[in-house]
Amino acid sequence: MSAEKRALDQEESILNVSSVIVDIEGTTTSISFVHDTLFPYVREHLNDYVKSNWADSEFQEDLKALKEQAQKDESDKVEGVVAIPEGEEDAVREATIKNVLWQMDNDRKTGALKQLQGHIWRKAYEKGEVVGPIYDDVHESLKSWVDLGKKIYVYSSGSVEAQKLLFGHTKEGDLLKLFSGHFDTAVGAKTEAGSYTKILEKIEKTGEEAKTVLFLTDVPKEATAAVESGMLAVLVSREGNAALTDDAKASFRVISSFADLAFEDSGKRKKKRKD
Ligand SMILES: CSCCC(=O)C(=O)COP(=O)(O)O
Ligand SMILES: [Mg+2]
Repeated sequence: MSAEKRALDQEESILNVSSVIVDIEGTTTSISFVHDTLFPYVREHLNDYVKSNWADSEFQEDLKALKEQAQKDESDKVEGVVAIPEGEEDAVREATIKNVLWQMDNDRKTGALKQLQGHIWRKAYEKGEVVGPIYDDVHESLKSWVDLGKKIYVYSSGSVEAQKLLFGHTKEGDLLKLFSGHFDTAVGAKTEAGSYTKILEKIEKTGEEAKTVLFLTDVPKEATAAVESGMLAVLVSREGNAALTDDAKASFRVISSFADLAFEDSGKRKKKRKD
């Protein structure tokens, strides 16, 4: 098939999607917000948070997950891993903080880290210290896609709780009603096809229907994994994102705004099929 024909087929398929899954960092929201606001907030409040919440059952769950992750990292011989050994409370606390900072230095996407980060951000959003910034085109586009009968989902390395905090506290208000569901790394890493297969199962779009699901991301490896699962994928190129290679540009459609996407009305399409 010629590249031109493939591009036309892809356009036709995109027009008729039933569901759109959006990534956050680099897609709906700038990388700089995550790295220059959210992550520094965690670094700044980590010590106090761990001390004041040590006895809470929520923190104890987070600690359990961090310990399990540290044990796995040790057995996988991850370079530089900071262990969290059992021992006196003060020593465990210190090791936990060091482990979290080490994970953040390496921008790790482990469920344990993301869960804790989400819990630390909760107060910041609730107090209005942090507002979830989304690109100007995002809110209007999401609304118009919902009006066209599309279901919108989020798939981010950020925990489901952190996703809900962000979209529940944007400068345009609470956008959560626009979403039909949220996925995080509980379904697997974003660079693995199996994670997208799990999402397809959960949203009941298996087999041929996978082709009616579109994933929007800034990361070519994630787009490749999504396509391997049977989904469609489009790359989002925002200011401040990593530059896309020629290969990535040749393999995927690239948009710089959600407004670049045009969809057919899903209601009309169903009616057309009946006629
Ligand atoms: C839910 S906002 C926090 C985002 C985050 O922690 C992160 O690692 C971003 O990952 P993404 O998969 O959205 O690129
Ligand atoms: Mg991203």
